Amino acid sequence: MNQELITANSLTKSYGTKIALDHIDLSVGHGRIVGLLGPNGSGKTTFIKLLCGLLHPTSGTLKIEGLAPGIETKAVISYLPDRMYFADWMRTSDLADFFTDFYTDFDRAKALEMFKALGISQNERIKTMSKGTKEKAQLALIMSRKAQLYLLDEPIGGVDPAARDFILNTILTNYNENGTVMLSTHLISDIERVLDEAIFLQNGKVVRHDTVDNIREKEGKSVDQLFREIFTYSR
Ligand SMILES: Nc1ncnc2c1ncn2[C@@H]1O[C@H](COP(=O)(O)OP(=O)(O)OP(=O)(O)O)[C@@H](O)[C@H]1O
Repeated sequence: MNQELITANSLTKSYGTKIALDHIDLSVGHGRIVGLLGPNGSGKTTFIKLLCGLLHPTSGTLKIEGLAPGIETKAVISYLPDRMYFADWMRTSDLADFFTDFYTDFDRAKALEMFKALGISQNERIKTMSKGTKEKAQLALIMSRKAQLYLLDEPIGGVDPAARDFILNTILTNYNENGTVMLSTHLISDIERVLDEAIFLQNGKVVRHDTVDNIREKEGKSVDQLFREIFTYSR
């Protein structure tokens, strides 16, 4: 476990002529909670999809525990996409069945407990859930796996401010502590209390990657303040 969990070397991803990630170099260790932060179109979702193996690098390398994203790495990643991918007719209990069938590291009892804590009935169908409830249900499933890497693309975007803290606590108290959580968001002030590290992306480049303690101690700023400064001056 002394190896880094994620390493990117000169990682580049283009969609046709559009360069979404531009020669990214970074590494992230085990047991970290990392914010992937940046304005719209800065490359956050692209980076997450590369880690999941849903996209492939145009050039450069990306490794998870030394392996290129593929079948082996998919088994240790729990991914919350930016859109719901389940069929509308499914009930909460069907979702739990689906995860039980697909993932050997899924803890069904834990998911049901979380549904209860989040006020989601086991009989509720996706079709009738509000956007925020769908997000909560999906997050409960994702966090009930004992994964090495949790990739959460905008996990709190659709939920009301009062539910955000509850969801962040759900993340904090339910992830496998040897695992790493990487989450993308625009809601920096809401999430920064849970972060160990922040990666700032702009136009497909890493403009800053630091620990939150360093940002606070060296610069006397919150991550939110630093984000606003970087992206106000350089836009
Ligand atoms: N399938 C695609 N085809 C062409 N260009 C794409 C595609 N997907 C993303 N892009 C472009 O790549 C860049 C990075 O997009 P990406 O979705 O990774 O950004 P993001 O930081 O997640 O944005 P947001 O915060 O708005 O979700 C953007 O300029 C986007 O327009």
